[in-house]
Amino acid sequence: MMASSTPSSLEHTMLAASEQVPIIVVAIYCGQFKIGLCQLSVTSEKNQNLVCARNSIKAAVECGARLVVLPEMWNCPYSNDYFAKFAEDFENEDASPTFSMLSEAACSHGITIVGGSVPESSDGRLYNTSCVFGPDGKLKAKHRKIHLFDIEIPGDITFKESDFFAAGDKPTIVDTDLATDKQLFNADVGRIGIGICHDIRFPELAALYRAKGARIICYPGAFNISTGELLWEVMQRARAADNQLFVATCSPSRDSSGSYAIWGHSTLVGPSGEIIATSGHEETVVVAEIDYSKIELQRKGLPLDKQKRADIYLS
Ligand SMILES: O=C(O)CCC(=O)C(=O)O
Repeated sequence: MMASSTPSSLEHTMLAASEQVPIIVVAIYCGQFKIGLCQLSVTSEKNQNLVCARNSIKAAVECGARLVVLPEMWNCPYSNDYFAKFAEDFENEDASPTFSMLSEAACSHGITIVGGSVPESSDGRLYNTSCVFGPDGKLKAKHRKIHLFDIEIPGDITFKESDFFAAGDKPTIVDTDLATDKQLFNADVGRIGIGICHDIRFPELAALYRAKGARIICYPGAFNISTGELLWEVMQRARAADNQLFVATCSPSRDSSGSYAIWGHSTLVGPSGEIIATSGHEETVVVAEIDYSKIELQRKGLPLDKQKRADIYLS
């Protein structure tokens, strides 16, 4: 269900805050649509996070974005102290301020929103969940993070996401309304795959999305400074190059006072593994053009799907 309107207190703050977000705009290809990656600053005030996200979506739309991606855990600090307190039940949409804001934003701007991820409570469990909304404000898909981030590297980083969250058990492919745009050249161009952060480490999920016709995989993420510096960019470029499609990632900005130091660097990668646009670790909106004809060019010139020797390594 679509939200009827934004609460007026939110509206007021939005106008006041909207000019402060730095924006990076990159347009390399004569592309077919623009994507916006809203690298948000996350605080322990949920309402402030909603306002910040709403402002950032507006800023992306004002730069022409038709597909907007938010970060992993953007309405809630990435800490066990907050997950349960901030969780919302999306089945009860009217009682979910996050659901209502995203639905209203998608509808009033007429865009598709990959709503990052937030803690979801359902049947007594918590999930790390991404909701996708269409231009009519309706929920199109819900992805629950499949691969939870459990890590223990002595002297470096210890984190056990499975202590707080249950894992999702389904891949998520969404046919967005971009698929029906006459300017685009075939029916599945609007098909996107969704993964959340640690999901990016699993090439099989990305390969499945390609096999099912996805042209872009969106990964809201919140890599930390330990693994992020080494691997965040590598993972994105590898998933894009392996599958000859676009990969878009969106992270929160770094909060040096928080317990989890976030790497940032929200990025759009093209189908040959090239970085099209990226950011640093500060609050930013990245807007970049996507030209899906690059996928066909890349796949024609380097037909990995035909060169694949499934007889050798998939049997
Ligand atoms: O896989 C990694 O190194 C980081 C993953 C992560 O930060 C997450 O899933 O939240």
